[in-house]
Amino acid sequence: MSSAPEKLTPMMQQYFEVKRGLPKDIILMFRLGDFYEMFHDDAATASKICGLTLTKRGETPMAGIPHHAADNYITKLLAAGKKIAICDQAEPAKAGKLVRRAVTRILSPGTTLAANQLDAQRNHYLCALTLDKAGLHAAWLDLSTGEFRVATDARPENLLPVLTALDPAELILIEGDLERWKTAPHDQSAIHALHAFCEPRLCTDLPGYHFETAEGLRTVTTILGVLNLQGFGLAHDHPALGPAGALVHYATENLCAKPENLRSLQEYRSARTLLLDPATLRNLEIFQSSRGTRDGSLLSAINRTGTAAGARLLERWLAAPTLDLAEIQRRSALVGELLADPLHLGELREWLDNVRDIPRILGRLQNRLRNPRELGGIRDTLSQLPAIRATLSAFGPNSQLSSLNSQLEELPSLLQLLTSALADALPNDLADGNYIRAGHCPELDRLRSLTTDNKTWLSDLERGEQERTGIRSLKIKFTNNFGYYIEITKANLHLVPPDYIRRQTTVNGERYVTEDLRTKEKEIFHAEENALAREQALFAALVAAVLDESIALARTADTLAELDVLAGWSVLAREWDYCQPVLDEGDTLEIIEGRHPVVEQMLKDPAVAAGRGTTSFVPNDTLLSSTDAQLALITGPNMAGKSTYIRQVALITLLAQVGCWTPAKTCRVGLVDRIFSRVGASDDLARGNSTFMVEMNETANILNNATDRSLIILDEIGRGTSTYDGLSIAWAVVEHLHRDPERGPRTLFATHYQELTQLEKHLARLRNFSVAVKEWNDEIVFVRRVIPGAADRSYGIQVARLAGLPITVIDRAKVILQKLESDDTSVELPSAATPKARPKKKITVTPEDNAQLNLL
Ligand SMILES: Nc1ncnc2c1ncn2[C@@H]1O[C@H](COP(=O)(O)OP(=O)(O)OP(=O)(O)O)[C@@H](O)[C@H]1O
Repeated sequence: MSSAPEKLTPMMQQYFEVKRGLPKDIILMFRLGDFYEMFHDDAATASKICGLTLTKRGETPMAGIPHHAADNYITKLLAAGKKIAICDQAEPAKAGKLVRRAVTRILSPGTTLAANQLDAQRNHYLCALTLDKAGLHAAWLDLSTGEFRVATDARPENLLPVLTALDPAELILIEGDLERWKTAPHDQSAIHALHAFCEPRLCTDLPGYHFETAEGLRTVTTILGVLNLQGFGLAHDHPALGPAGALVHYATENLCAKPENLRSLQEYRSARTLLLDPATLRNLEIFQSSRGTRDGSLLSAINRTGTAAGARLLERWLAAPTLDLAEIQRRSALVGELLADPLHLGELREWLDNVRDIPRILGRLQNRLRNPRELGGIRDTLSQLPAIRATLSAFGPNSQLSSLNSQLEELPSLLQLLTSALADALPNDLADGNYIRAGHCPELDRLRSLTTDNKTWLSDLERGEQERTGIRSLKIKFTNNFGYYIEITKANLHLVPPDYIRRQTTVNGERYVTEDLRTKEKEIFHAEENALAREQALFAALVAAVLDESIALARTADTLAELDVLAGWSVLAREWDYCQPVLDEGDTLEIIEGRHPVVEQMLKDPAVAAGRGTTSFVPNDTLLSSTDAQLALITGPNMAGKSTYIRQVALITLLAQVGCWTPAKTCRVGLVDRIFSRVGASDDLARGNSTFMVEMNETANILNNATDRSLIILDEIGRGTSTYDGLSIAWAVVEHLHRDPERGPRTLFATHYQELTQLEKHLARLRNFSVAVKEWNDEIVFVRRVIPGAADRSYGIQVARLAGLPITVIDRAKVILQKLESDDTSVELPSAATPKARPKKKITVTPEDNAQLNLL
């Protein structure tokens, strides 16, 4: 910050005092009257981000925003990764006296709570991490809903998948940790992955003592209001209590009060979760398409939720799919029950459409962000419950839905209270008043009638004065700054009676008051203030009544969110003809007529279909088992559909394991513990890694971490380097996956290396498949069918022609190919004058048992 000027006004002294108490990177918004002002560097930063005009008072650069529009600007600053301290007036302003001011809240991307600063459909996590010899320890917290979790794992790579899927808005780290980790006693690829996770995010550093386990235990037990953590199944020295304590400390600092909506702390265990490593989340486009949009992702393809809390639950289920077979089967069976009764399913979804975001409303009410509409949200949701419960009962007493039904609490007396107390239309701001219904409180009605009576008195006065003065245009008006006054236009000034007291001259005339008007004004203000104070007291009582039921409300909201996801999946299953998958502890993966859930929907999109001339997705079968057909090697021309096929198998497996139905005719999944993928090429140049390096990192991760229960999809391993190197690596990877004589991870391996197909003769659990094409007059037609057996050739030149390569290049490529295929290693160059080019000899591989690679 620029140095403060020598002689400061008392107000600026106060400003600097507040500013000194804040960390350096926080923008201070300082309330002055109706504005929040920013000074010096803060003003420059905010004006750049928000497009504000930078002004100067003396030598001090400043930028201001009207307080009622602050939310918009705050949203922009948070989106730019900034943190903001709000400093408000702590007492009513009095003329000639410096108002006391205090920071009331610090807003940061991970701790903001206001509805317009949060994506309703997404969870919003603040996450703290530590790494030591024992492993990676993490705690994460969604302050908007109160979800609070800890996790620890000796292997950082087991924890990073879920953290990546949670996509925290802000990280809390020990000062200097990013640098220290470089020399941590862990696998380098894990450290690399940890940096890759942290560096693109907003990281806030705190001193190490905030992360101490003993301190964390104290902080966490205090905030949860418990004596120990046994009730949550957590040991008192759980290593993630350090990060958990740091989170609570940071949240408390930012809220300028203790977070009031933390009720429990749950442990996340990677051993109970299907792990999707960060590369797989990206490659399979689970949460985001490769273009970085939600559109085109699996999440968006299977999201049919009608409520924000439902959309967030779906995101959580996908981020950490459970390995609990009974739970998966329960969800899948519930989808079936809902699907079987379309009438009541439709009804249920209609009721759910009117349900509001209870978890976030509770979060805001508990953390002092209160407005009348939030209470309206609770009222409107409670009023849907009788209908929702009746609809659920219609599915019959033996339905599994009845257990969900019994978790819904109607809370009739709270509903009755809110309905009788709250007006139908509610303002967003407490200061606006008029949110308590007339008739609810006789005292409030009396105060309000005083205001109304006074207003009638004013209009009577206006009429009377018009008659007395003969000025027909005489008006009684009101402004916030000025109060009530009589306005007389210039033309009538000569008619003004002597008892009028002139207060202000305007362009068009003069403003006056009278003694009577001044007395009445006081009465009106007094009555309005009293009415508003009474309303606010009634509001506080309503908030207290709601918070008394917060546990029941939260449980009900969780159940509604679950119903919403499941009902959405039933609709999805009906829309796209999904089947109920069979899940077991076996080791097979059998999909009959499987389809890619995202591509199938995209093909039906008229805009996409028009460009392709086709609208239907061709289904394909899959049969894998870790003890028999373990490794499917898929060859076929470019563009045939290999990548789509292997991804669809991974996505169908994932859908089955979250409890959703699957795009297939039938589907049987032996539980999968991890899904790995190595697909396509992506650069990580910013971190100094080439395409090939990224590819090898991801492959190393798979080979080091896959178990017999894993599902692996590999697309064109080795393509990022020379043909010989690439083929050798691909070959060795296949052998490695098949090294155990009995069993190995179920694997789909798409490749252009025809040579690999010869491995079928030598590796008992490897099966060759190809994606068929039809050839017609030197042109190819894609039929998108996966058939047993290896592809005969790759048709690259025909595909290049489809892509519009100049015909001279195509013809020349054909000549070169013919020569290469006839094993003639010399190719005539078109110009007789130039020497002969000698492309590398075509590779043929004849594997031998132990020294296969020698033959390359
Ligand atoms: N079963 C299918 N039904 C309909 N369209 C499909 C099917 N499979 C793939 N496609 C479409 O074919 C195109 C090519 O598919 P894909 O990228 O999977 O081919 P590929 O064999 O992996 O190609 P390359 O080897 O060049 O990477 C995609 O646009 C995809 O939408």
